Amino acid sequence: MTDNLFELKKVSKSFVKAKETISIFEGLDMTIKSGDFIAIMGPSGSGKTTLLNLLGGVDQPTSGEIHFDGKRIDNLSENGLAAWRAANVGFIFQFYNLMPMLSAAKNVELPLLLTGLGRSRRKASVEAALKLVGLDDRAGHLPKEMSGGQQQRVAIARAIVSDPKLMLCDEPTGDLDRATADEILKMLQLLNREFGKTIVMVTHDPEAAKYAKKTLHLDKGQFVKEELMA
Ligand SMILES: Nc1ncnc2c1ncn2[C@@H]1O[C@H](COP(=O)(O)OP(=O)(O)OP(=O)(O)O)[C@@H](O)[C@H]1O
Repeated sequence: MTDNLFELKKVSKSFVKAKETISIFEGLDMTIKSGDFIAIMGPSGSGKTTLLNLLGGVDQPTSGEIHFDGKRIDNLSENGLAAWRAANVGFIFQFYNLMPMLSAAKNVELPLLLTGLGRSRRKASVEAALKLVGLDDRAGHLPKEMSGGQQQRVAIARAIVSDPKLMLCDEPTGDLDRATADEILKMLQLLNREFGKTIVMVTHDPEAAKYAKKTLHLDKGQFVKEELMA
C-alpha cells in the first residue's frame, strides 16, 4: 500500500476529430495523495473534464500509465475498469444527473445494485448515506420535488453509498447560488476531513477552490501553477 492514491506517469491523451488529431495532454505527470482535496481550475478547453474522465476510468489514455493504490488501471479491460470504478469512485456532476422517475432513496441505491449486496444491507447503506447528507426525511421524494441543493445532496449520497475512496466532482456547485454552493462545499470538506475521502473537484469558481487543500491550475493540458489553500 502506498501513500500515493493516484499516479499518472507520462500520460498522453488525444482525440481524432474529422481526421485531425487533437492532443490534450502530452506526457502529463500527476500524483494524488490519499486524503487530498484538490481543486482543478483552468480556462475552458484546458483539459479539466478530460483529466477527470481519465482519473475516473471513464476514458483511457492514448499512452502512459495510471496507477491507483499501487495497481495499474489504464490497461484494464472495459469490464475490469467498470468494476474498479464501481468499487472506488463516486462521481458528482454539475446538474446532479439523478433519474427523474426515481425517489431519492432509489437514486442513492443505484450504485449498490451492481454490487450483489442483499436488500436489507442496501437499505441500511442508503439510509446511512441520506442521513449523512441530512436528507433522511426526503427518502421518498422525487428529484423534481427537491431544490437544486437538495438534489446535489442526493447525488453526494449516491456517490458515497458504496464507500469509495475517491470522489470526482465536475463543477459540483456550478448550478447553485452562493449560500447553497457553500453548504455543498462544506459537505465535501467534511467528507474529506472526517471520512478520509480523497476529492478531486473541477471548478471555475475561486470561492469553491478555497474549500480544497490545494488548487492546481491547468492550461493547454499542462499544470502551470499550484496553490496551497489556507
Ligand atoms: N470526445 C472528444 N472528442 C473530441 N475532442 C474532445 C473530446 N472530449 C474533449 N475534447 C476536446 O478536448 C479539449 C479539452 O476538453 P475538456 O472538456 O477536457 O476541457 P475543459 O477544461 O473541461 O473545458 P470546460 O471548462 O469548457 O468544460 C477541448 O478542445 C475539447 O473539444
